[in-house]
Amino acid sequence: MEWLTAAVVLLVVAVAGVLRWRRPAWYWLTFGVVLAAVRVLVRYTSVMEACGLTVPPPRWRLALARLTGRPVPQARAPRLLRMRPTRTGLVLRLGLRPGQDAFDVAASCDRLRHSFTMQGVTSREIRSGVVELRMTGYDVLKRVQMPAVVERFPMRVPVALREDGAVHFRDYRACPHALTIGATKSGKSVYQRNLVAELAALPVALVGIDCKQGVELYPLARRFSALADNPDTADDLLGALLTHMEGVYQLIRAEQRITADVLDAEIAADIWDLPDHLRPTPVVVLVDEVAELALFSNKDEEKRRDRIITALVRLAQLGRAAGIYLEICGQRFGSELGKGITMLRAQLTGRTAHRVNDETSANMAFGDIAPDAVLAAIQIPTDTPGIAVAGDATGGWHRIRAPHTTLRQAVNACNRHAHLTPVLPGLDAFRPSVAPPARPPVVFPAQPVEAPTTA
Ligand SMILES: Nc1ncnc2c1ncn2[C@@H]1O[C@H](COP(=O)(O)OP(=O)(O)OP(=O)(O)O)[C@@H](O)[C@H]1O
Repeated sequence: MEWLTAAVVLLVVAVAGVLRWRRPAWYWLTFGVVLAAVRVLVRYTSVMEACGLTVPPPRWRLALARLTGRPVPQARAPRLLRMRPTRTGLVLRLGLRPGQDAFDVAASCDRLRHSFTMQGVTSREIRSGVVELRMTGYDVLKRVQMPAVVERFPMRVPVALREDGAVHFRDYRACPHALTIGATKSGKSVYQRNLVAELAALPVALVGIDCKQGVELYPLARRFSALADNPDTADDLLGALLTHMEGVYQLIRAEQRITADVLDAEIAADIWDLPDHLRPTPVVVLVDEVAELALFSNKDEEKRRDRIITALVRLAQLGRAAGIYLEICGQRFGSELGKGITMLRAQLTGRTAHRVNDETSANMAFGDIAPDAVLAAIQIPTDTPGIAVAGDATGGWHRIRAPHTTLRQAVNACNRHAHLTPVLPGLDAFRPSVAPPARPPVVFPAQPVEAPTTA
């Protein structure tokens, strides 16, 4: 009886897939991958020809065919070097024929997508003459499911899924500072929450500046070594971080001790070159709503603003070697925020733009590094919060979406790893108190007060 039930379920799933009613992840993992692999193998040559990805046969083969009176050889498609099924689709390695280039394949991705009836196809050059095609069988960004096992390295955390099914990492050693922008309700806080939840398990110090009175970061306070919830505290905190940075530089300097017999590779240039027992804890500084730090309404606030922006610029310029990494988040981050902002932006190599309301905002993230990503950022629909375009200084970019981590899940992750929270000597004064704050006085009565009855 169980066999009959199982057979009926499998039949329904197979029919549903073939008729394309719905293609969720489980369908893909059961049948889709086999069907797609067969489809790609069967149609490969004809699709490549239809998409203009073939080259004429070499002259010696034409001459040989003429001499022996055999039929003229066909045009040749790129060699299919390897096909690998993945959790979300297929990965193909193509060996290019003489005369083809990676741009030809990239330009044909949309045609290949339709021809192989896949959800998405992207290409990238692996090395000279070899191109990788990543195909996804269903919309992986619709409901993000991160792989259960992700390769982890120090200071590299998985934060989102890319539209080609690969994991998007935030790698602090490769890209020390980053900027995340997006309109209100576009998914910035959820992205940042994911980042904190992932960083919580690493031996790093988290420092937060959240000028929304701390509503985003204070619930995660147990894993933070220092927190500021207003511009005045942020000013002092950044000053303390600069002092910490100078201390780390002194330590690196003291450890260099260059003599003629020290090999080049052994001379410490940043904290990662120091021996484990001496290496200071790396610090990730998360700034939420950065514009709040840059706005002012009187002379005193203007002086404070200048101090804050100067400190951020100095941390962005010098922090990497001292193991201080910036993660700046805001709705807009352009020259209208005043002196020093574009200088700071230039130091933020990693760029992520969630949905933005205008082209100018997208330009703030990508105008100077990947102009075609600007168009992708303004095309993000309003009904899919969390979808973002992530790029870096190499000009490459991807559409990504972070998993929907709730505040409760992030709080649990931070509480679970609270014992890893390091104490940074100079920043002890900013360590958040984990006792709940006193309830503020109620300003507006929740219930309308009834008017006194008069005689
Ligand atoms: N990756 C995601 N997947 C699914 N839903 C998401 C995702 N990111 C955000 N959302 C939804 O969008 C809502 C708004 O997200 P979020 O609070 O992160 O926006 P925000 O850009 O920080 O807004 P604001 O600037 O107003 O604080 C969330 O409550 C959540 O329901």
